[in-house]
Order: sequence, then C-alpha cells, then structure tokens
Amino acid sequence: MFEQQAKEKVSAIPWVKGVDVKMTAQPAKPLIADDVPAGLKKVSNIVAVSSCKGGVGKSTVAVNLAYSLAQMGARVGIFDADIYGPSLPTMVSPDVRVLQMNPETRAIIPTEYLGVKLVSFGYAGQGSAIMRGPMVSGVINQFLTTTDWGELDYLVIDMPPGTGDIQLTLCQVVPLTAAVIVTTPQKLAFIDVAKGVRMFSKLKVPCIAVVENMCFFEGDDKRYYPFGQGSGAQVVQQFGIPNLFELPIRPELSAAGDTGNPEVVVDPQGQVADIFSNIGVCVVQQCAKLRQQVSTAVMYDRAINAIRVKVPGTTEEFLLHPATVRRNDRSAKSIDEWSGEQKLRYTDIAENIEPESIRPMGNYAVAINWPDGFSQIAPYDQLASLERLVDVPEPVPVPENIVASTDSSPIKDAGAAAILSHARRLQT
Ligand SMILES: Nc1ncnc2c1ncn2[C@@H]1O[C@H](COP(=O)(O)OP(=O)(O)OP(=O)(O)O)[C@@H](O)[C@H]1O
Repeated sequence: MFEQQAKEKVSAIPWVKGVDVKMTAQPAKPLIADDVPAGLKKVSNIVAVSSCKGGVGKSTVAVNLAYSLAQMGARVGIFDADIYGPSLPTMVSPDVRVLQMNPETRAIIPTEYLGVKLVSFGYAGQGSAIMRGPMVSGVINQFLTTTDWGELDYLVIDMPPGTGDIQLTLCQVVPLTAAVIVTTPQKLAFIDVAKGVRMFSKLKVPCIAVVENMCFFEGDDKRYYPFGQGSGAQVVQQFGIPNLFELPIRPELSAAGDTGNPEVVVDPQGQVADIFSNIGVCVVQQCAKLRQQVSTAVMYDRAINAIRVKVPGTTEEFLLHPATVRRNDRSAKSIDEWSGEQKLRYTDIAENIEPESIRPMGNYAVAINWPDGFSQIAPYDQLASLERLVDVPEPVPVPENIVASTDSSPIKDAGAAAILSHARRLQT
C-alpha cells in the first residue's frame, strides 16, 4: 500500500519521469526493562498463545502463527512451555533434536527449523519428570530465561494449558507484549476463555485476538458448524478483544502437525495458511500499536511542567506534577522496607524538579530518570493514585510562521503561567 501510494503521489508531480521505490524496515527496539533476563533483552515482542483447556489446538496455532510471521520476514522463536506434554518436537522436525549449552555463558542455545528458533522440554534429552507445581514453574522460568534467544522480532510462547500458578508465574517472569487466546466454539469454552482473559488483564497483558479452532468443515459447497456458532463473537464483544479468527477442522492441519512440518509451510497458498497470515498481520499490527501506546503512555510535557499519563488500554489521561511523582517513590531508598518509615523527606525534592527521561517497562510501569541520578520505577497503578494536577492551562499553539525558540515564544509564556498556577495551587 505504501509503495503504491508513494508511486502514485510522486508520479503525479508534473516533471517526474519515473519512480523507483525501495522499501526497507527498521526493526523496533525492545521495550523491555533493564531487569529482564539477559537472553531476552534483544527480543522485541513476546506473544503468549494460551488456552484454558488442553487439546483445543493451542500448539497448532502457536507453531503455525510463528511460521507465518517468519514467512513475512520476521525473526521468530517458539518457546514450548508445556513440561508435561511438549508438542513442539512432534510439530516441527529440526535436524538437531537436543538443545546445546554454550560452555562459556552456560546459556541454552535454541535449536532451529527453517530459520525459527525452538526451545522445548522435548529437546532437553530427558523424559519429563514428575514434578509438583512450584518446581515446574522454576524449571520453566529457568529454561525460558537462560536461553540465549539472540535478536528476535517475535517470541511466541506456547503456554501450558490453564490459568494456575504455573501460568501466572510465567507471565510475571517475562514482560509479555500481548496474548492470543485459543478456544473451541462450544458454549462451555466461553467460561474458560473468560478465565484466561481475566488472568491476562490482572497482569496487564492485553489479549489481542481470539482464535476459535475447529469451527467448521466444508462439504457439498457448504460450511457446517458442528459445535454451533457465536461463542467467539461473545468473547470479542464482552471483553472488547478486537479480533476473532475462525479455523476450520482440517485433516491436513492435524497430519501436518503429526509429521513435523507446519501446515503453513506445507501449503503456503492454502486456506489455512491464508487464515494464519491474517492472524500474523493482526499480531504485527496490534503489537506495533501497543508499543506505540506504551511508549507514549507517560511523557514529560515541558511546556506545562507536567507529566502526562495515558494509561495503556484505557482512555484515561491525567497530569501529575513531577515533584509529586518523585516524592512518592516507593523504593527502599525512599521508604524503609522493614519499618515502613518514610526516609525521603518532602523538602529533599526541589519543587521545580524535572525528569530527564521516561522509559516504559513492559506494560505495567515506567522508569523515570531524575537529574540527581535516581532511577524511579513507577507502576501505572501508583501513578493513577497520586494527586493530580487540575486546571493546567494548555500551551497556546504556536502559529506556523512564528519560530518557537525565541525567548518570548508563547510556549514559554504558557509554561510560566502553568508553573505559577501549580505554585498557587500547591500553596493553597
Ligand atoms: N483445526 C484442526 N483441524 C484438525 N485437527 C486439529 C485442528 N487443530 C488441532 N488439531 C489436532 O488436534 C490435536 C490437539 O492439538 P494441539 O496439540 O495443538 O492442542 P493443544 O491445545 O496444544 O493441546 P495441549 O494442551 O495438550 O498441548 C493435534 O493432534 C492437532 O493436530
């Protein structure tokens, strides 16, 4: 679309004789915080594929989605987080079927199939042991975080089925960008999906799509819906999830999975590949949108000396005085961890303090750097609970023919007015 429009627009200029458009892309930098495990630092987007019940086709969706993204040119990895019944070794057939370890860094090196990096317990070279929940969580997290994933655009996590402790801790260890929920069309499945959506929403991970698997089959030029229709649409409506995809029941999909070659690779022009390509486009677009929302969620507006907060996923927007944010730091530097006693005093922070930089940390917090070298982690929940600035005059827009950098520019005047108004409000 870009290419075509660029060609049209440039060709329309009377003196242009020919147009040659070269398209390039800059991979988005990871939005991930500093405390993320080293092996995940160069991963731009982490997408969880989840279902609340086993056997609904979650692994089939995860694997085909991953290969569909790879077919679009993205660098992709799959982490099969199911320790009891890993599916990846059956669904893809890499030449090297045992994971190696880098002897120096002691990091796990993923194996690869058709350019997609793969990690699964099925490649760990041992039968799956009998483990209790906390042990399983520990092993899954260790596996995921000690793998050197290298530079990836998308890491697809095939989550273990359910919404218990294992899933919760996994979601807390890695900063998930988004979740895709897989379900089947039965009415009963709706209840399970609701559980999944609630789990992700508690963790502030947006669900970007619902894939309703085994929806229909085709015969006599007709589509049959053996399990009925409408459950997926109900999920989309009730939880505001923007996208619903219907996958057919197809023997090829099952056969491809069993023979170690994903269906989108076996038949890249087929109906199933087409649906997965749409799911892939949706993931790409939604992740980009979320990154945009997150990266502009908290910004310092120098013109009015206020921190602007737009909580991602909501329409709420409010203003905070920078000094209020800094004074309400909840870290051990400001509050004694044991006694709860306030160590940071109100007067320690100058009234006119300004943040130096603000960076998003996953979907839940921002890291704010202050001129005194302090790096504050401020969760959105906490920002939302602080005293807000009200009646802050918006800066007067600069007319186009006025250069904004002169000393008497309207922006600076409006800024001064805003500061005065803050001062007055704070005094009262
Ligand atoms: N749309 C489909 N048409 C036909 N067969 C399918 C379809 N989706 C999945 N299957 C088959 O159903 C079985 C279960 O699928 P899959 O392993 O993807 O489910 P799962 O939800 O990941 O299961 P688990 O929770 O046990 O890991 C597989 O044999 C798979 O090939």
